Amino acid sequence: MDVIVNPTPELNGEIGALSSKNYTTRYLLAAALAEGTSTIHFPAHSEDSDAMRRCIRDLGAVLEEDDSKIVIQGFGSHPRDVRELNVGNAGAVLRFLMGVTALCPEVTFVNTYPDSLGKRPHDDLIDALGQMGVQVEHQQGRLPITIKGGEAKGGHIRVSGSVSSQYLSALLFVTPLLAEDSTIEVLNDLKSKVVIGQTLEVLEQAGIVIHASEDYMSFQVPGRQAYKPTTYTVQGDYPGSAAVLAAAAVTHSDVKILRLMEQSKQGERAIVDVLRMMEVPLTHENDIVHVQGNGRLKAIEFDGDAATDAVLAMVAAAVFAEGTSRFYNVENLRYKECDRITDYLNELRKAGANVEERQAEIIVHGRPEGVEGGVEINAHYDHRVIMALTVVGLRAKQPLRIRDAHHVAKSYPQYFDHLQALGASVEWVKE
Ligand SMILES: O=C(O)C1=C[C@@H](OP(=O)(O)O)[C@@H](O)[C@H](O)C1
Ligand SMILES: C=C(OP(=O)(O)O)C(=O)O
Repeated sequence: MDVIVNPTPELNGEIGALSSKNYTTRYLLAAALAEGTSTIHFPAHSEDSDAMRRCIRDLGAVLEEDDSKIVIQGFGSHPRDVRELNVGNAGAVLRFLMGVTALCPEVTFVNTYPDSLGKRPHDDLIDALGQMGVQVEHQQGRLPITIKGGEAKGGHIRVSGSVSSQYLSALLFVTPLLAEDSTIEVLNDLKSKVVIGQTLEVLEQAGIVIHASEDYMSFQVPGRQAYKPTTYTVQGDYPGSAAVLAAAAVTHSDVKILRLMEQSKQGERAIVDVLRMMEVPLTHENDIVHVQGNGRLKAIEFDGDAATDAVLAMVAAAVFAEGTSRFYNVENLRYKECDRITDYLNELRKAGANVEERQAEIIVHGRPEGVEGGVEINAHYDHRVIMALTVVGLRAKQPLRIRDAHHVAKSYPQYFDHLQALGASVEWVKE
């Protein structure tokens, strides 16, 4: 399905933020790894969170869900002996479960998105699992991947963090369940470091003890631990909300998003500070972000690694700013659902934006006068490209047609409904 985004000068109204994808995947996993009954209030519903639901069920968890909560009977440290798992296009779900299936005799992760997740690298995690005595069959570090675990051992494990933090999160989830204590040493750099804070927060809520160095480059993990069944509440999602906030920032708007915690550990809450730095009128009080956009924005410089999943939305806002913006330290955007530097900038250029790329940087020469639009956009299977190009389309002179916009459902199925509720002129069309 495609979406036509028509120029929309004004947005007004209020919406409740979608529930956090990163917390939902983590809580589902922590509940599955507990023996006993856990409850998760307000879990996210999206392709990625559904992939985690499906896989933990396949691994032996029992799930019962109503409109506001999910109740999970976990399998503890004894997942069912399953042959195959399908994570869809969900990178974090795949990596976390590659760790957990070190407890299973033999599981194959199938390749259902050859042009997206199928192209993403997992070598650093495969290498770490090898150090734990887990045999891994793979296609040059890519899917399909077979994990032959069952005999996984703790000890001294080294993992590179220079491509993704998800490899380290995967090890942090599984090592507490091993018979041996572990020391995890992070090699090279650790990208998306803030996300590790979310993993540690969830593990602590599940009663797991981990001693982390202040810089998150080394961890002591006692073995023989048990996840405790407990009750979790999922907070609002900043990465998805960032796109709606960017849309409000580039239009004349009076938009409120509810349920966005000021004290959240989500790095993408930086969207609020970034829009403030761009001189967009807004307030953030009582978990409500209130944007009163006047269409005027100022260029900024920003270390994008602090807010990985909001960078595309920030760049979309910068397309209309006065001056040149620079988003640096963003090389790992190249290893996401698509190459979020080259592929994304190609689509922005088609729409009329003036952008440049470096290996680890996005540079935006702002066009406050607007961009031309009137073209077809390739979604590259990437929900964040779809959301960001929609922001650009709202302020383009001619409509944008975003092909295969249904991939927005990877994280935010109700994105276009939310925009419509705020008055955006967006419509679904069949190909
Ligand atoms: O751990 C997680 O849930 C995630 C970590 C980040 O990935 P990287 O660590 O690969 O940057 C982020 O981009 C992704 O959407 C979710
Ligand atoms: C990169 C993302 O997700 P994942 O790595 O889990 O596929 C994302 O949600 O933007």
